[in-house]
Amino acid sequence: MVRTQLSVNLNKVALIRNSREGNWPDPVFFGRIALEAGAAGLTVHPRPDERHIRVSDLKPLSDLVKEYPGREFNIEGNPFENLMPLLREIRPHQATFVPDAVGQKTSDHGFDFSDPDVRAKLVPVIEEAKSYGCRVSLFMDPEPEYTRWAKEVGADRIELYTEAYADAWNTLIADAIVTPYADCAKLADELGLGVNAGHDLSLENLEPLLKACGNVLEVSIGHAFTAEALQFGFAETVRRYNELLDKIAAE
Ligand SMILES: CC(=O)[C@@H](O)[C@H](O)COP(=O)(O)O
Ligand SMILES: NCC(=O)COP(=O)(O)O
Repeated sequence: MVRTQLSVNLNKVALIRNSREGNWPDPVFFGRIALEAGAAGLTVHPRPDERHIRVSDLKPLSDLVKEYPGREFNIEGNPFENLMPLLREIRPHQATFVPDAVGQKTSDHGFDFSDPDVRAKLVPVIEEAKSYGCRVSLFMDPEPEYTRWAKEVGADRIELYTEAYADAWNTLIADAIVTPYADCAKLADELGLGVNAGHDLSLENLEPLLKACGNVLEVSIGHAFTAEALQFGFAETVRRYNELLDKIAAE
């Protein structure tokens, strides 16, 4: 069982910040709390409309992560919208490609790898991101065939899109839906692809998914993390995730 790493997504800290003038709560301040508490990295999704994370947040966050050797900065976005110039400027450890439309409420699907045009378009931007020193992860619905295509287009990792799993968890059928995620994770291992996971994961629903997959290298968690941090505090929430991740890895 791999010891999965926690990357704290700061989008929702920035969303609260943007509801007023000024820079409080400052994503850098809370990013530092997360890193000091033991988070393996920070994730942000600088959407084109800057509804939460702004382009101006990226360099300060990148500089913050560099103060913590071994921790990683992960920038998510649509490579066919605003992401590539940001990767060229910031050169994060990881770039996670997400096919979100500009005004989309949240990420709600992975790439349509069954479309040869999508696959052809991904190849050069993956190569470009790698030329900036970024590891490339592709946001993906839990379709095992898509894992093969992610490998084919040159990705380093897949990020399993876990909203359907989280929804199933809420209706206690998570055991039934975890199978495609485990199948994708197993195939990824066979193909030499790393496995990340994210979207709607939480302290409550994380364990069965990670145990079923066995090889998830990183979970990026923001929405639930922020709500949990309202209850437990930012540092304590990081501690609880790391305690859970240690427990899962030890079993
Ligand atoms: C790709 C994904 O599922 C999330 O990382 C994304 O960042 C969520 O975006 P919002 O925080 O804007 O809902
Ligand atoms: N890649 C998923 C992520 O960064 C955060 O997703 P969520 O926990 O805000 O749903």
